[in-house]
Amino acid sequence: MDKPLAISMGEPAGIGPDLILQLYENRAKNELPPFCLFGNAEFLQARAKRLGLGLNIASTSVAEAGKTFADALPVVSIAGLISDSPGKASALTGKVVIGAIEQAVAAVQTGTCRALVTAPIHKAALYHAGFKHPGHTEFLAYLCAKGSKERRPVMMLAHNDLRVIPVTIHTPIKDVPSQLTRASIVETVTAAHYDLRLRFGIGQPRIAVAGLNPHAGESGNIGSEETDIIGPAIDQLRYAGINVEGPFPADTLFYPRHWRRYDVIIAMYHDQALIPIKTVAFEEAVNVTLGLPIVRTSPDHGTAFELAGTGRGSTRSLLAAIRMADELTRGRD
Ligand SMILES: NC(=O)c1ccc[n+]([C@@H]2O[C@H](COP(=O)([O-])OP(=O)(O)OC[C@H]3O[C@@H](n4cnc5c(N)ncnc54)[C@H](O)[C@@H]3O)[C@@H](O)[C@H]2O)c1
Ligand SMILES: N[C@H](C(=O)O)[C@H](O)COP(=O)(O)O
Repeated sequence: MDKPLAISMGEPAGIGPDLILQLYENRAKNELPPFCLFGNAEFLQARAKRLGLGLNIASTSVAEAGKTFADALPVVSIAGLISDSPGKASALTGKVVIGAIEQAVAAVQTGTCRALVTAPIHKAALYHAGFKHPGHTEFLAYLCAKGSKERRPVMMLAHNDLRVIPVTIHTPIKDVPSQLTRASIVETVTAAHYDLRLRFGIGQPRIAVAGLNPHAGESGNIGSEETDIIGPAIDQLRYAGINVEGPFPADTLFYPRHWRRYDVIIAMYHDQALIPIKTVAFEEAVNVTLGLPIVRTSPDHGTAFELAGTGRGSTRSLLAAIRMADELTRGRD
């Protein structure tokens, strides 16, 4: 039997815990693979009650999670200050939120769980709690490095055949040009190419690269990043045998007849990549981290405080994230 997935509970004031509980309540209908939830059992019990869900929750060890799953939601419970207060984030819950991610990652690294699925975190609350990483993606690279040199993590959002990757991730716009280097583009595309082949089974990925400036710089007249950095990076990647084209003007790259020619679009910054995919597939797209030794997926949405505790949030993106983590690792342990 396949090992369970590891799910981190995410921000307790947000919708992540609700969606996990709701999906578990209908686990047979949703055809959920067994998973182990890393969070806080008492809090989850209170949130389940608030949502009117009659499910059983069992504090357990990771090793027992697979066996428990059919009858009770297996939770590796992390102690800490936490209450059922939808919409009210607090830095005090940071210890549980961060601990859940750390322990879930450890369970995947040691091979007790197959892959990691993360529920959304509220980044600002964690920064107040002393969290030093911009988001999960960068934190996972840190945890996977275990003291050695960190690999560049790659954030891909995917929905069916549309896949997008920003080279710079959680970077303020003013810092994007200085962080866009030939090396950052080459490393991102190389990691994406490797994982699309290895994990997604795409034999020879077709990769398109966007420019940074309007009209991809109009031959160097509206910005020089395309001629000085992006173009040379593409040449280097093509020389290495990777099927990559660009830089293309970003405004027309997401016209369906254009993007459909490619397996992945490499964008230069966060919103250039995420606006198109969240516009066409917000309820179903999945955030998947590439470039790391573990598989991690996540829904594409955030904590949606206004919906927390109401039961009105859509479970579709989280379900898609669980399914993707399952498909990418099934039969591989
Ligand atoms: N994977 C993650 O950890 C992750 C991802 C994105 C955002 N965030 C964090 O979430 C917080 C809030 O971010 P935001 O407001 O930009 O984005 P958001 O995704 O939380 O909300 C944006 C809009 O979409 C709606 N929405 C979100 N999820 C929904 C769902 N499942 N069903 C129905 N409607 C839904 C919200 O009500 C809101 O109107 C921020 O702190 C951000 O950093 C975390
Ligand atoms: N950048 C993501 C988004 O907007 O959907 C989100 O912040 C999640 O990032 P991490 O997975 O790195 O937390």
